[in-house]
Amino acid sequence: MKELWTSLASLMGVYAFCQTLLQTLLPPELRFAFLKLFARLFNSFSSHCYYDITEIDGVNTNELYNAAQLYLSSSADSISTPSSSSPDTRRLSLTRAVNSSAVTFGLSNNDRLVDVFNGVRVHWEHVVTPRQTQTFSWRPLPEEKRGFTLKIKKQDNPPSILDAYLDHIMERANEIRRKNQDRFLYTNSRGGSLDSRGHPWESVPFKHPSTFDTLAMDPAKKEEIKADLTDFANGQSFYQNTGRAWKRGYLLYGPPGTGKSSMIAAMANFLCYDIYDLELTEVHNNSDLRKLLMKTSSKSIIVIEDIDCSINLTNRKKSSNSPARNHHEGLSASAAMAAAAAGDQEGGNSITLSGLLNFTDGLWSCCGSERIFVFTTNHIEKLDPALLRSGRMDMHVFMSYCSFPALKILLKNYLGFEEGDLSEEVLGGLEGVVEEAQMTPADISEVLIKNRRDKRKAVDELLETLKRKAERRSESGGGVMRERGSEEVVVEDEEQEKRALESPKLGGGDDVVQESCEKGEKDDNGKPN
Ligand SMILES: Nc1ncnc2c1ncn2[C@@H]1O[C@H](COP(=O)(O)OP(=O)(O)OP(=O)(O)O)[C@@H](O)[C@H]1O
Ligand SMILES: [Mg+2]
Repeated sequence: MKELWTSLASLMGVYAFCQTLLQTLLPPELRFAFLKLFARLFNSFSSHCYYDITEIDGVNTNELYNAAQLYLSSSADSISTPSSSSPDTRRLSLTRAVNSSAVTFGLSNNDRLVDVFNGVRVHWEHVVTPRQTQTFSWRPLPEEKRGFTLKIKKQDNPPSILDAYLDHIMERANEIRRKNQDRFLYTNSRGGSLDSRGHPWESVPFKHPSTFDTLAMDPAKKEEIKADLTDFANGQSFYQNTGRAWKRGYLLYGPPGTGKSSMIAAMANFLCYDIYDLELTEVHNNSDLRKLLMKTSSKSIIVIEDIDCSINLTNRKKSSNSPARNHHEGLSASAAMAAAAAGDQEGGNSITLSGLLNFTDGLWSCCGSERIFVFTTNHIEKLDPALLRSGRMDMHVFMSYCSFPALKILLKNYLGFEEGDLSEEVLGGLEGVVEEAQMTPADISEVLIKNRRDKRKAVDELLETLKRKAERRSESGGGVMRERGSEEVVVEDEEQEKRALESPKLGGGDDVVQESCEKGEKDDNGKPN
């Protein structure tokens, strides 16, 4: 050990001597040329290629430096776990960006990391040196010069992998940035007026805690939706190759309180997308609708809730008292849309069904990309068939009353009961009545929340409530029960209700829509013939 220190000290002595000699003997210009020559000599003998990625490129911030920092932070994440295979890095720098609630790990000063890309091992070093002279700049430069040195073995033919590797880094960095950034919920509640930056949407940070884990629904259906979303998000080349606009439509339908809005929040959290909650009653005409669409960003979910009653012309009367509007008063929304689509609109000063369909499906719908449209309704039977035809809304999802598998998820969410915590007897009791009772997850959640301090009591009370509801349903001949306040209303024709809810293609329920379709006043796109 002593010998090692002695030889290290003498080596440093020689280095210092050479440096002093160089500085005293050679003028600065020659010294620079000498160092350049030395570097070239070193490079030609070296078995590696070196690439420097500096933080500041001239006076501009180097995008690649920031991307590399983020990209390597994701590798650094993994090395902070005990199972790490790369023990090189022991110190990590932590950063938290503006608009982000997540902390990212980064390589600390002069730290190293090994990454593997397409089977090639590449070496990274974060090089930080003090900035010596402050050169003139319009903006103050940091006191330290920071950069990454990327080292790749010559035998791995660095030029052949470099482009693909840098693209991969940029892509991953964008993904991490999006995941770490807070998401936003946008709304057009300002009535279409623009803000100081010419933006028609207002936004608030989106913090809804709903996820697919907390969503109570049939697990197989849940997995199917998750797989569909994942395919969509990873499907850039598929959409490109098939010539389809990179967008997807979901229609969520079912009784109130079955989790349609919760599902939208879960989708946004799953994909890390922003949500644009489009309030159709605030949009004056088709052209405003198009402008709103153009101002949405990619990787977003555009939502129209309660599509069957979104365009309520009695509400729209507030903004205009035109005779055309008054003429439509009292009609349901889709009836009004159908009438408008049939040419019964004056001066184009209203949203028409064809305008809405163009919004989701027409040429304008593909300005920007990677967008999901979600419509929700409690009354699918009231929707115009043009909205339901295949290809328009790619997936129709029926959100049903609480099933037994969904109930188990609620018991876990609200009371912390895992599989096996409840006796077979209790579970059997719940399973026996839950389908028959036809309670929504929202109603069941209420019972569980109310009694959550006493888990056993919560389960007992739930069982009682389910039994009571099931009994009342069988007494009433199996009608579908609906609650209006405390009053229970039984819809007598269960078959009709079920058919309406389960068939994605059923029209009916709205005379004007049906009539206009039967008369062939609209084509398949809902446009006037
Ligand atoms: N499937 C579900 N899984 C978990 N929680 C649910 C589910 N359905 C409803 N809930 C609970 O009930 C509340 C209401 O649900 P949500 O707003 O998602 O229902 P909805 O179907 O959108 O109702 P509406 O048709 O009235 O808009 C939510 O806050 C949620 O906690
Ligand atoms: Mg809702």
